[in-house]
Amino acid sequence: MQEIIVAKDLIKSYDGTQNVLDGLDFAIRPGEWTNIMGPSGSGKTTLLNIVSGLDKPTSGSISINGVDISRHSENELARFRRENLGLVFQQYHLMTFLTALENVMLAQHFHSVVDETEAKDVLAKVGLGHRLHHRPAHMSGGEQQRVCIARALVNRPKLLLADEPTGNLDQKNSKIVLDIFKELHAEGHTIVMVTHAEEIGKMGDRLLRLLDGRIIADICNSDRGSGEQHYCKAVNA
Ligand SMILES: Nc1ncnc2c1ncn2[C@@H]1O[C@H](COP(=O)(O)OP(=O)(O)OP(=O)(O)O)[C@@H](O)[C@H]1O
Repeated sequence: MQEIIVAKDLIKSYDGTQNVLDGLDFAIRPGEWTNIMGPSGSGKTTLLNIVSGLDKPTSGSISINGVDISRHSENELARFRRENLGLVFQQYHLMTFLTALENVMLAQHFHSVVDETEAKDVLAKVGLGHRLHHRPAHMSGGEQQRVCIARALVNRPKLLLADEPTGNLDQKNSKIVLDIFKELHAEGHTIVMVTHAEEIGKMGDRLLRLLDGRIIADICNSDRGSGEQHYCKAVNA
């Protein structure tokens, strides 16, 4: 099976002297849920930004579905994101003057064609069938994040990338959001999630631990949900 993400000797330096990502090599298979953990400043968000084409590596390559996006132009990257990715961030980045339904339909508009029924269906899928016409200011943080997930899903992306999606949520809302990700994973979505929470790191299939821009551990969550873990492969930091 062809890997959906392949990173080869990925290096990122913002100032030309220090490598924030220091030669990362990894591959992710379709349908895999991979979590990325590491201390503050270890390069998690930088890595996610490069995988999503929001930023470019200084050297090395990052291929999605066999296409090296590291040399894409800004226009090509924008199209690549629209056609392939669903992005979920800690900050919701919703349009405050639009309703939940309109926010999701806006994503359809930028992607291809607007389909109100499909937008309603995806909001129902994240449990917001009764909040279609609410604006973000009249929704809880958990509800807003579920609108973001609906927005990320509506164009049926090949890959879901999430940066601390529960970072602003209380325990109850975190559970609701994580249950949605579990369901999406069970349906076959490929998920890459940055998290600070150890209990989230044990979810899904795999955990990559970063330190100073290097992968120091590549861990398989062998028995989903039980917390049992073993090393996928030895990694030299
Ligand atoms: N745009 C930028 N310009 C310069 N340096 C940056 C930029 N973005 C990130 N950095 C630096 O790169 C390093 C890695 O940052 P990054 O945000 O990827 O870490 P992180 O692991 O996601 O941290 P956190 O858990 O605090 O979000 C940090 O030292 C940060 O200061």
